[in-house]
Amino acid sequence: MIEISNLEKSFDGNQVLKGISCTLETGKCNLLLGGSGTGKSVLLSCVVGLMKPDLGSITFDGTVYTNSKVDIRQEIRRKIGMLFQGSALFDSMTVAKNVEFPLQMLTPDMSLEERRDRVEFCLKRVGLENAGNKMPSEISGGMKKRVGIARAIAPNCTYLFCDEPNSGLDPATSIKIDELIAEITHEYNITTAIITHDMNSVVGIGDHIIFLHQGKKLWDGNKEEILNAQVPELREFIFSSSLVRAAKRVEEEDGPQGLEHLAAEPLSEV
Ligand SMILES: Nc1ncnc2c1ncn2[C@@H]1O[C@H](COP(=O)(O)OP(=O)(O)OP(=O)(O)O)[C@@H](O)[C@H]1O
Repeated sequence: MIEISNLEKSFDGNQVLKGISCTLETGKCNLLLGGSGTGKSVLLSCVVGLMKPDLGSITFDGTVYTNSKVDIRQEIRRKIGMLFQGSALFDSMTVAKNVEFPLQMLTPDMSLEERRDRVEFCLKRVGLENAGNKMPSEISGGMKKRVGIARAIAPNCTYLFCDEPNSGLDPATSIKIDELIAEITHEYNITTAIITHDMNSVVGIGDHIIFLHQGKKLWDGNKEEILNAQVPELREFIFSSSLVRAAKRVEEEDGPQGLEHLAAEPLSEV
């Protein structure tokens, strides 16, 4: 579990995080939800260690990260897997080499054979067992996200941070990627944090949702609770989503269907 306590961050007098306290729970998909410019990326950057907060603390499974010694911070960072918005694959390396890269960096004691086995295992886990020799330019956006996930989990990460994993994907592919992240989170009991403004993700994989608005946490809860939340800013956010508007129209015309029903349509592989 990651505990974030009273986090504050300003840029040139502009306060972006205004005393955020929340937990990112183990074995759950923790969604950082909110509109543009509400501080989701800054919050995650502070947690990952790419930015230093002005105030507050971050604790990873009982170990304080903020202001601790370099070796403690490095040890925690080694346990973090990142899935970047644009997948951020190395274009000049094959898919397999991309997945092997963090193993070469982080686990120098691993033998070549162990590394190859781990790459094979991770590619299989994300459904890309036959794509190892392909170049990133030869695969689809959904496949690139899968490679990004395989690369993130390759060094046996304890924490997985995903920056808008659905960006640039069509809705069906987005749902499959969400489902894969959720499966991996639950299967390996990883603490996963996902930046999103996608209501599809909320109703699909929102084990724990933290709603940010103008640098403050206004609400947290799960996907079953969110539709009944009585926070005006959250309600406005939810009910401006095209998914929820479509569900409401269906409900008005055909009776109650439920948002989960819309999100649970069977999909083909991507
Ligand atoms: N390095 C920086 N220097 C100055 N201001 C910054 C910096 N990084 C972020 N900001 C400001 O912090 C605010 C929050 O940005 P942030 O990227 O966290 O929003 P967000 O919720 O992730 O938005 P989006 O969903 O659009 O990505 C914005 O006003 C942004 O301009």
